[in-house]
Amino acid sequence: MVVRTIPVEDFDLVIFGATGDLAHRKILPGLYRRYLAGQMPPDARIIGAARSELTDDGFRDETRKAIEEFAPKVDKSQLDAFLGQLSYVAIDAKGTGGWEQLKERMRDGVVRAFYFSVAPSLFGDLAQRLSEYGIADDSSRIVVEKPFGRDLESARALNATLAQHFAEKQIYRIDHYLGKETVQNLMAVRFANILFEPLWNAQFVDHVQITVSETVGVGGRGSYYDNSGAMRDMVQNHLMQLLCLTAMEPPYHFDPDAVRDEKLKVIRALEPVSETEIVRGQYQADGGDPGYIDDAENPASRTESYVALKVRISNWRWQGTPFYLRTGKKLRARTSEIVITFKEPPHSIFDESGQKANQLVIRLQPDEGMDLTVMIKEPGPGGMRLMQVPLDMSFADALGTEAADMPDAYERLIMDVIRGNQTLFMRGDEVEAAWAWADPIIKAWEEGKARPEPYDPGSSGPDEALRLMHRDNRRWREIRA
Ligand SMILES: NC(=O)C1=CN([C@@H]2O[C@H](COP(=O)(O)OP(=O)(O)OC[C@H]3O[C@@H](n4cnc5c(N)ncnc54)[C@H](OP(=O)(O)O)[C@@H]3O)[C@@H](O)[C@H]2O)C=CC1
Ligand SMILES: O=C1O[C@H](COP(=O)(O)O)[C@@H](O)[C@H](O)[C@H]1O
Repeated sequence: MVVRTIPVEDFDLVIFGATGDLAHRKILPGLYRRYLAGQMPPDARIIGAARSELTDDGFRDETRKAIEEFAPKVDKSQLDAFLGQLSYVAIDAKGTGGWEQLKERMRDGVVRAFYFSVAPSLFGDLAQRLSEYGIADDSSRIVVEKPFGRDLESARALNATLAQHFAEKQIYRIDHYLGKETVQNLMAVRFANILFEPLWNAQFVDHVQITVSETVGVGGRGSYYDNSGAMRDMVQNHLMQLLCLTAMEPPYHFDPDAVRDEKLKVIRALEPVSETEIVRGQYQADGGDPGYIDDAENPASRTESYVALKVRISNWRWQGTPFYLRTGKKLRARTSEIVITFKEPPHSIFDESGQKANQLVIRLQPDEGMDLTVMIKEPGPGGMRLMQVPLDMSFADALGTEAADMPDAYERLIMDVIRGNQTLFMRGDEVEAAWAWADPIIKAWEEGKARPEPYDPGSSGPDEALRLMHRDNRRWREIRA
């Protein structure tokens, strides 16, 4: 199946931090892929900005190298044509030089978008200068990278700073998990099928597991990560968004505020998490492989590279159905999935039943797809014995497409910015509510003396996390390579 693309309207996109890691690995290769897909109008302009003194050609050369390294397929003539749409202005977010030059480059009558791919400490400076120099107008959009604050107080302050210059409808707070194909599919599965929604509640769901497991460590990003940890880096944002989309009520329409209103209600309904229902872990050195404290270059670090917790949602739909969340680095496999474990039938009519609960596994990555386990009769004349089989669907197989041809999260989200669609971006109140829930957990750790539980690289995390489930007579789904 050919992935359909709907061209967006003409735009000028300024990428602040255009020489940085994120721009090189995701933003610029993503835009190139949209160009190849025919989604970028021929006159659209991409203007790189950073402090480095580069000419337009110098920036194009850097971008060419980045695309050759990070885009899966490169066509030389198409790449040349794409690079022709790029230019560069040297600007210091905290300085005065370059802003007038940028203003002159911007066209009237096209969408103006500004991607803040710089350190969060510069977001306020950029917003202020864009408005002071009259570069952004009422219809311009700003794209704000994560982390959006490091606690409720800083998130509120950042929201307030941005609000001095931009209206909420102009602010696109990125959570790239929302741009992942299967994360959006979660909404399609829930709200476009009659099968699941009647069962999607505490009466029929025993518990939900949300796992985001990574094989990478924090090497190279140690200084950022050590001031963050898994709770701030992953749970407060990505896992929280997955939780919201799994647990929310059907929005009245697939419309930005309708969806975000429902997500916000979920976050507000989260109960405080008891200290006994959270496990923090830190990976250890293994043979020649560095441990977390080596990667973070902080031998005294008590920052968690793993977290598992039991979350309760205090509302009618989910009363009594826990959500177990876990995420960590240097684990056995890279896998992200949501597992809905249903309750067993109330009565078994089979003597040798072997009954197991149905599970719906929504695989976010890799091999995006869905797997529903169902009970059938074991084949043969041996009586009515049951066995569990998977109804397994890989989206790539079902759609007859290659996973590599699907738009990456960043490219989809940037196109949504140009289209002016905020559905897959976080609203300011949502981010603040998520921090209000996470803050007490983080504060208790930071005030306490406990060290995170050690775990071996390549394992599925600390043993304590297994016990978190065993105590409830449940078990995590195995993290499979
Ligand atoms: N890299 C990643 O995988 C991810 C990054 N992010 C977020 O994206 C943002 C960018 O991260 P990343 O690309 O890794 O960072 P880098 O440090 O690699 O790049 C920073 C960019 O900002 C520019 N810059 C620095 N200071 C200024 C300044 N005063 N004025 C203008 N430009 C400046 C740098 O260029 P120069 O020195 O020439 O000015 C460079 O282009 C951060 O908010 C980060 O948290 C979020 C998720 C993942
Ligand atoms: O935002 C982040 O996400 C990545 C994981 O993203 P994925 O798309 O590769 O699953 C994580 O490694 C990083 O620490 C975090 O900042």
